[in-house]
Order: sequence, then structure tokens, then C-alpha cells
Amino acid sequence: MTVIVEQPEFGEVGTQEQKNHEENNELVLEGGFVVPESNTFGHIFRDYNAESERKDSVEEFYKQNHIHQTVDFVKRMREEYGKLNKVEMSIWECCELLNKFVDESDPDLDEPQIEHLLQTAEAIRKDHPNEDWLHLTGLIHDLGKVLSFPSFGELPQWAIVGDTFPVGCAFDESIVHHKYFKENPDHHNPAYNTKYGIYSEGCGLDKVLMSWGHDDYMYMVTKENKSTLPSTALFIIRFHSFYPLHRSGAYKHLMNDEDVENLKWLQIFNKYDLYSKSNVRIDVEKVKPYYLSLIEKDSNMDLRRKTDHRNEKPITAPPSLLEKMENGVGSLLIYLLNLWVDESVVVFVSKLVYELT
Ligand SMILES: O[C@H]1[C@H](O)[C@@H](O)[C@H](O)[C@@H](O)[C@H]1O
Ligand SMILES: [Fe+2]
Repeated sequence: MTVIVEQPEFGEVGTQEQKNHEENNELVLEGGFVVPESNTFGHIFRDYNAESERKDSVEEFYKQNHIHQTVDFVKRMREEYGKLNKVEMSIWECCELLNKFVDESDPDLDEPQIEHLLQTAEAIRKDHPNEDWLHLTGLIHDLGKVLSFPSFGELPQWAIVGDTFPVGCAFDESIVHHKYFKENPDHHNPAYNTKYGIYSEGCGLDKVLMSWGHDDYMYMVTKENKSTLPSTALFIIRFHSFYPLHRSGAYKHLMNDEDVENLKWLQIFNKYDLYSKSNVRIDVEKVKPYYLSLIEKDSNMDLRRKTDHRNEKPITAPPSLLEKMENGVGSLLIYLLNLWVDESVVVFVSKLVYELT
């Protein structure tokens, strides 16, 4: 059930083959995934000013997003959704649910999200066939968009999608449709509108409150369910919409050394996330078995049991037992605890181990 992570090698993503393709106006990443020149609508990617049928609605989306994302709002959302007490659902069920969701913030895509999830994961798989943790990350990175469905609280889209940014410090100029922040109360609050605001140099992104949406929610779900995905995957999930950082280089003064390392992977991931938004259709049924096997491997991530251990208290072993956990039997206990089996089973096994050791 462990998703094996090979140590990443960071280097320039690019080869001679890539350069040849670049001359032909297309970009190829390492293995064979070809970056298209234009999005589904024939425009360059992330052009928020291009005349298109989505231009005005995307702008209206960002207006609402920028007015309402405040420190108070983010704190309330984190508190509320941190309980993970809404619904239990398997990863694949979430993927299928998202088929009914169209992202109002996205100028590049108006297809159901399941296509996007699989397009991202398949593009990564083409170039990095051995990084199965990154394939799974691609598959689940946007699942937090389920927040738009009634069972997950039916949040408005401005509280789910779009690029994210820190709250509690000045809104960087590079943020899409920045002008609408002038209607955000935090923008006029001296505690929140300076370069550092409530943060300090190098404090680490983990300490930073990000505008609330699918990224932070899915991060919470992944973390609290004790996914075996590596911490880099959690970083990617949490910050994949943080374009002001990973594209524009803003807010780097808040990063610590670990963030610097993780950012390299996020930038690799982003190429697939963004440029796989094309009209190349995916044969869902064909690739489904592979992704089900990845989900199975990271069995902690079966949201059926674990998205929502709502209202349940985390199960912890008694202190006397914790002392005995150095040995092999203790590891078995940790394993069982991590599986979040019924509490009575854990207590029974705990007692048994205690007696035997
Ligand atoms: O419109 C898109 C979309 O909502 C993506 O899921 C998000 O990750 C991007 O940052 C955003 O620009
Ligand atoms: Fe996303």
C-alpha cells in the first residue's frame, strides 16, 4: 500500500527532441507529451483578456473571489471543513461526480472535470512512467471541487476554484484581475496589507493562509486520511493553483528551504495540469483499471471510509502502548491505527499486543 517514490532528479525539463518540436511551435516535455500551442478555444493558455465567450464570466468570477476571500473567511472555512464531516465517498466516485462540474474560473477548459483529471494524469504518465505517486496526484489534485455539490456544502464557485493567493498580507499585482481587491476589506486593513502582513520572512508556506478553495480542502482530506503519498504530493495538491508563486515568482519571501525543493516538482506538475487541457479525449474505461490499482495501493486514500471520520475523534493508542511501539508488533499496531478501523477493533488489538509484549 505504499506508493513508491523514486528520488526526483531536478534539472531542466527539456531535450534535443523538445528543441526540435519547439522550432515547430510545439513543446515536448521529456517523454512524449506534446504541449499544444493553444487551448480548446484556439487561444493561448491563461489569456484572461482574450475575447471569448468565457471572458466576461471568468472576470465576474474573479471579482466575486477577490471581494470575498478574506482572513476571516478563510479561517471559518478551514475550521468548518477541517472537521471532514460532510460525506464519505471513494476517489473514483468523486471523479465521476465531478463529471457534472464545469469550472467557471477557467478560460481554457469547459469540459467535465473527469477528462481534465485523467488528461493531467495520463500526460504525466507519458513522461514519467515510474512516478506513480505523481500519476495519483494528477488524478486527485482537483477532487476538492466536489465542494460545489450539496452534500459537500454547495459552496459558490468563488470559494472553490480559480487561482489562489495568500490572505493576511498584500495581494500581489500579478494576481489575475487584481483590481477587484479594492473591494476586499482586508485590502484596507493595515494589519493585512503590507508585504509581510501577519507573516515573517521565510516562515514557510505551511504557515500561510491561502484563499479558500479546492486545493486547501483536498490537502486537508489527503493529510487527515493519512494518505501514503509523499509530502511533495501534498504540497502540489495544496498549491497547484498558486500561480502568483509558481508562475510569477511572487511571495517567494515567505518560502522556506523545503518549499524551494517542493516548488521544483510543482512547476513540473503544472505543465501537465495546464497544457493537457486540450480536446484530446481520454478513453476513461480503458485507463480506469490502472488508476483503480493506484488508489488501491494507497488504500488509506479510499475516501469511502476516511474522507469522513466525521465527528469521530482520532484514535490514539494509550501512552503505555506508545512506549512499546519501538518493536515490530508496535508497527503492526501503528498500521492498524492508520487504517482507521473501527475503534473497538483497535482497542482489542491494543490490549492483545500489550499483553503479549
Ligand atoms: O481556473 C483554474 C482552475 O480552477 C484550476 O483548477 C485551478 O487549479 C487553476 O489555478 C485555475 O486557474
Ligand atoms: Fe485545480
